[in-house]
Parts: sequence; structure tokens; C-alpha cells
Amino acid sequence: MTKESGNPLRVECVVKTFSQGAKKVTALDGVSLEVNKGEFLAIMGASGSGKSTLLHVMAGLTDVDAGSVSVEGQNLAGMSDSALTRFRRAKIGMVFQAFNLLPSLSAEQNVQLPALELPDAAARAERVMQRLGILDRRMHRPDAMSGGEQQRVAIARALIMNPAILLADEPTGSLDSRTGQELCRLLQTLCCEEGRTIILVTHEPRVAMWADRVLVFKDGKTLSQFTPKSGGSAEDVALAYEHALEVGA
Ligand SMILES: Nc1ncnc2c1ncn2[C@@H]1O[C@H](COP(=O)(O)OP(=O)(O)OP(=O)(O)O)[C@@H](O)[C@H]1O
Repeated sequence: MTKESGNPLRVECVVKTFSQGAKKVTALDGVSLEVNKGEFLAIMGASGSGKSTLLHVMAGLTDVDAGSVSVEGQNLAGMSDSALTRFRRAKIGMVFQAFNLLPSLSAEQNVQLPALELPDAAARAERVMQRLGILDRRMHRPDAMSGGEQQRVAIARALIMNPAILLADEPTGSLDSRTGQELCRLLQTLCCEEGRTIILVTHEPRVAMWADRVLVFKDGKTLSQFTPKSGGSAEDVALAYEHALEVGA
């Protein structure tokens, strides 16, 4: 395992190809990217452009064919499965569109899952659920909670190990517009107040507008990037995104 210094997350010249029958699909085509500590990065791009693959590669869930991924200076290549699992649990939280909560467990039990080996799992769960405003829902099962509450439970579960990095794949995709905006405000607060690094994949300009930086992804590559205007609107981000696609076409 190689140690490097620098940013919490560094992707260098990553290539990832999948086989689809006889066909080869290049999902990532030489992607390089550095993410700063406490940065809120949004990744936008058309369906099939490679966004989720990039997120999975960053989490060490998908091997790369070439290139490297380093998290907090640690190159993920060459780590054993068990070491990678432990490392990921400590350093990276993940949130998905579909919440991925276990339906038979209460909110609190879902939140505690990654921390079960720790003696203070219950205290950790209480702290993080309080922080996310869902402590009063602790005994409820997912089907007794709204979509917004379920996603907060999923975020609490992702944060219980206090990871430096949160990766979110379309986290507002199953939420109504108002609840989605509340969730974006929460994610932004986690960056600003707690210095967490957040990388979020989205199709939606009204979600990307909360980010410090927007990466525009096309055909497995970074096409360009821009900084949303402070106090700007979703329309501004939509225009900047369309412009990036036109210029890069
Ligand atoms: N496990 C897999 N096996 C085969 N092909 C895959 C696999 N995962 C992704 N792909 C292919 O890789 C390409 C990129 O997929 P990916 O899911 O990363 O795109 P995306 O930008 O996240 O799309 P969407 O916005 O629709 O979720 C697509 O052509 C997809 O079909």
C-alpha cells in the first residue's frame, strides 16, 4: 500500500471498461480529478456518461483497469478486500437514491449498522440522529417515515463512523422538490460546518447549484467544470451546463 499526501480524494488517469456481451463499454476514459477538503463537488452528465461508475471507483467498490484512486493519501489499489472494507467504513460514507434502508429494522438500528462493533454505537447513533433532526423517529421503521426522513436516516448511517468523505448518488432523486432542497441545504451545512468533503452525482441543476464546483461529465471524461454563482439560481446552473456541453460537442 502506497502512502501519498495531499487532497482527501485524488483520481488519476482512471480507465474502466465493462463487457456487455461481446461489446466493450468504456465507462471511464482516463479520468483525473482532485477534490479538496471540505469541498462540495457536484458531478453532472447525461445518462450513461459514467458518473455512478466514477463514484463507485472513488469508494473502492469497483476496480479500475488503469490509473489510481487515493483517499486521504492512501492508494486503494493493492489493498486486500478486508482492509479495503475497513478503510472504506472509516473514511467514506455513501448515500443512494433508493435510501437502501433495511425495512425490518428501526431507524436507529439502520443507523447503527456500520458501527455495530463499536461499544459506543448507540451513543453515536443518538448524536448523529439528533444532528440530522430525526431523533424523534428513532423507533420507526422505514415504511413509517417520509422519503425525506428516510434519506436523513441513510445519511445518518453514512455519517455514524464520522467519515471525512460523503459520496451521494442522486440522493434527491426519490424526493419531492421541497424535500430535495432541504436535503441539499443539509449537505451544504455538513460541508461548511463540519468540513466534510461531499461528492454528489445529479441530473438536476437545482441540486448542483448548492455545490462549490460542478464537474460536467461526458463519455467517461471530464468535459469541463464551473463554479455556480453564489446566490445564483438553478437556471444559471442549467445554462452553464448546457454551455459546457455545446462547447465540448
Ligand atoms: N456493471 C456493469 N456492467 C456492464 N456495463 C456497465 C456496468 N456499470 C455501468 N456500465 C456501463 O457503463 C456506462 C456508464 O454507466 P454509469 O452507470 O456509470 O453512467 P451514469 O452516468 O451514472 O448513468 P445514469 O445517469 O443513467 O445513472 C454505461 O454505458 C453503462 O451501461
